[in-house]
Amino acid sequence: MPLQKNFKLHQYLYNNEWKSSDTGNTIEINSPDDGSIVGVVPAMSQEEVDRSIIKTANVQEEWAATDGHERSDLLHKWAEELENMKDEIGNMIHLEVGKTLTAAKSEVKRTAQLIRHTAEEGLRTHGSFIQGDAFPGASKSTKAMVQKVPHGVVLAISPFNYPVNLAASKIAPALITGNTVVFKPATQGAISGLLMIKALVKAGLPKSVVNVVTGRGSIIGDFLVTHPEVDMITFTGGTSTGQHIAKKASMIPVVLELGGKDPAIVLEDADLNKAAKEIVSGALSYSGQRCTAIKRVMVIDKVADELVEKIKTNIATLKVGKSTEEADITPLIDQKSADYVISLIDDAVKKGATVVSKGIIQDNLIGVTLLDHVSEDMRIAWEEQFGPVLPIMRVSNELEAIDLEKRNEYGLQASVFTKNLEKAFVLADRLEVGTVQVNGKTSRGPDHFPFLGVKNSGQGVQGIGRSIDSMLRDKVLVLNL
Ligand SMILES: NC(=O)C1=CN([C@@H]2O[C@H](COP(=O)(O)OP(=O)(O)OC[C@H]3O[C@@H](n4cnc5c(N)ncnc54)[C@H](OP(=O)(O)O)[C@@H]3O)[C@@H](O)[C@H]2O)C=CC1
Ligand SMILES: O=C(O)[C@H](O)COP(=O)(O)O
Repeated sequence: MPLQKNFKLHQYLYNNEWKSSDTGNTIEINSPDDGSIVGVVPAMSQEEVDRSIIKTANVQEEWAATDGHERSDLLHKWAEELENMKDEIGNMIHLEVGKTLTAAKSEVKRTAQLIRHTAEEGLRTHGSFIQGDAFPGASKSTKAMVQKVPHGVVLAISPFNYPVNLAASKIAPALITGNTVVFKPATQGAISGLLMIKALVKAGLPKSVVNVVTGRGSIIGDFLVTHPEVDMITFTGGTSTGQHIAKKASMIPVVLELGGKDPAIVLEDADLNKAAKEIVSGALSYSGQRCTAIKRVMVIDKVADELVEKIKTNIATLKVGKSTEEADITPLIDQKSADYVISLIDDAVKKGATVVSKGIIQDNLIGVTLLDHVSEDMRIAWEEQFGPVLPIMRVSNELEAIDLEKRNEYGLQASVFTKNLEKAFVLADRLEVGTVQVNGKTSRGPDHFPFLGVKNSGQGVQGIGRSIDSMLRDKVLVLNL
């Protein structure tokens, strides 16, 4: 394979030193665009991972003892350094996970904004004060000071699709609240994650307040999530991985953001032009590799033909190609993901779905496939595609849509398109999801909104304020006068 110009052996961070694994084992990261080697990261041994976690635990008390405004200052400096490294990090995200350079740089910018907001929001975290006399038998002379204290060592595990943003959205809230962090980036995305941490070291990170462990999750994952020095886990990734972690981790808080099958429900009175535009952008940004992508459309029969036509027209404007060509639809993260998407399309077609648009298939580059008349017996009606295929399910009324949504295993977000706000609210009340978007695409941002999934889409809540809350526990000091 041809090497990229910046091909390099990257190192993991231990106690502010960049190190290779003593075993010499490495993992090659290949570009989704053309398979070329982007770089190589260490495959750390269990002993090395253990040493990193213990070191992170050893400095936690000292870090928690620093003043909040100092921790906030560090985050502000981190945001600044990230912006200084925007081109380098953006270029690495682009090479490593196949995002266009524009999208990759905007991820870095969004991350700097998220860190700054976290640095400020974290300063406004307060405990509370409770008087005893509200409970019979106690009196005003019993007073509780409820403090907010960090859990200790937070294990942050991030996925490939936002290798910088989804990592920082865990690390920044952990740091501002006085936790120390063991960061395990997704292997595909690890180099971008390491560069992001390089910016944090430049910003003045004290030794071991963050240590980075690299290696395949399937090899070092169980050791990490069951390590006795890990006090809290925050994870974003696939549902099966998240469920596995939840079963393994014991007696510690675990926040999970997992997969989704977000529906866009389009009612008869919807503005169909707007709905079609939002659906196409919501379903197909980054080629559908987003947990919050619209993954199925449920449309009232009466307006289905018109909506499908409009969606088709919007899809036709999308450029399919390499991420280096700033295309809208770019190669999927790997061949396995592409094969999975193709298997869903083949299954639906075999069972009678109508192919409205079909794109090229060239290795892991898949053009957009728009499937109409998708029925419940097809896998694409239920399984998360994480790729550029959009199934349309026609329903006779909104109750049918609610029923379809309720019977699926996921519950991240849903969009409802209608001009009747009262109806939108009634529907929103009944949908079993974390967030309902009215007349807009499903989306995580703005980053200070609570972000959560119910059912198999997650546990706990993220979004800047809620993430900060998740990194803290109560500690009660009772004064008996
Ligand atoms: N709800 C949300 O906010 C989001 C959900 N997702 C979901 O994530 C999936 C795609 O992301 P992807 O990165 O492929 O997800 P994976 O679940 O494959 O991986 C996520 C992270 O978990 C690690 N990991 C893998 N196995 C284990 C294990 N046994 N123990 C601990 N860690 C492990 C991975 O490491 P390694 O890379 O080394 O395997 C990676 O860092 C989709 O299903 C998508 O819906 C994605 C983004 C956001
Ligand atoms: O992991 C994901 O896919 C993201 O959390 C989605 O973020 P976005 O809605 O801002 O693209």
